[in-house]
Amino acid sequence: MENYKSGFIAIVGRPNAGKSTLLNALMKEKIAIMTDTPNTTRNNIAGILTKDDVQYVFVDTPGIHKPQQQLGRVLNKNAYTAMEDCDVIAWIVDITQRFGPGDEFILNRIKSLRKPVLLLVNKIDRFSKEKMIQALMAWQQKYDFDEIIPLSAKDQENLDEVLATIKNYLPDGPAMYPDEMKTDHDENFRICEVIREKILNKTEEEIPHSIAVVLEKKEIRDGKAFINALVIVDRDSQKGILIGKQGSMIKEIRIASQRELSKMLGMRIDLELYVRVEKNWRNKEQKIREFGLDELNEGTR
Ligand SMILES: Nc1nc2c(ncn2[C@@H]2O[C@H](COP(=O)(O)OP(=O)(O)OP(=O)(O)O)[C@@H](O)[C@H]2O)c(=O)[nH]1
Repeated sequence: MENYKSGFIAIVGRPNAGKSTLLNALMKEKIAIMTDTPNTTRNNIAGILTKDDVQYVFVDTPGIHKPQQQLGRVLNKNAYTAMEDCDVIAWIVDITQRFGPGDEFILNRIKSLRKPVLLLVNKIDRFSKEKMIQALMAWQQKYDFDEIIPLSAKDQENLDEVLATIKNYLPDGPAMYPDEMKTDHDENFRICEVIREKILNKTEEEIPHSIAVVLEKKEIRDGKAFINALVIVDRDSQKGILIGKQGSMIKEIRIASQRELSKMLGMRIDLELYVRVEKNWRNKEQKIREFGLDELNEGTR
């Protein structure tokens, strides 16, 4: 199609800058829609937004941080791969946070890539106009950004500006994915993500990011999906928290997961969850591979 644009946008930023909130706001829905996409190994495409004249392919990256464990290193590597492969880098920062070592880390990476970099300064709802201008000026000193856009993902402020600006930096070319496709995460991956999300929501701070969810079985019989999933934790104490008093916590997680999975798959769900302790799994390369967390590295465009 003439005058059509399409391309990959890597969303990078420190943990908690608001990447997921922004992505969901741009997509105007939670990215959990059924699509069947075999042969995709690259599973960090977080959202595909198709309009009449442009297709945005947002590539999500785990929050970049100083790697402390093997898992951190693998996740960082995934973030870098996304940055190398993209057309535009959208660096999202939290306006209330000062420039810190984590930002320095990202900045150094960005400098070596020579790609258009848009700085998205998020959470402006938390600052007065005056303070916002000061903060924007401080960021401007750090790098010769192609654009700096203040926004609030939470209040959906300035999002049209974000999309219009990104579009300016995307190459000409036809859409790369079908119109109706919103993500390329495969179904099994999304099933595990739903369960992981419920665990993190229900247990709040008690269970940090040291869990992995592995799908062990998925069978469809008589219009019902029978799913078994294994939840890996790295300490005995976490297993106790996850199971809860007389199994009350794991039951809550199971019911909440079943409800969402039923909507996602459009059928009744029979979910069984098992919890296993794998001490220190985040430091073991073989375990990371086993749990499918290194897959992102293998993706090709
Ligand atoms: N006040 C305000 N809070 C926001 C805004 N955007 C995100 N947040 C909050 O910031 C926190 C982190 O947001 P996320 O979207 O989870 O951040 P993230 O960058 O995806 O985090 P990681 O997945 O850890 O990398 C949440 O509590 C959000 O509600 C915003 O525009 N304004």
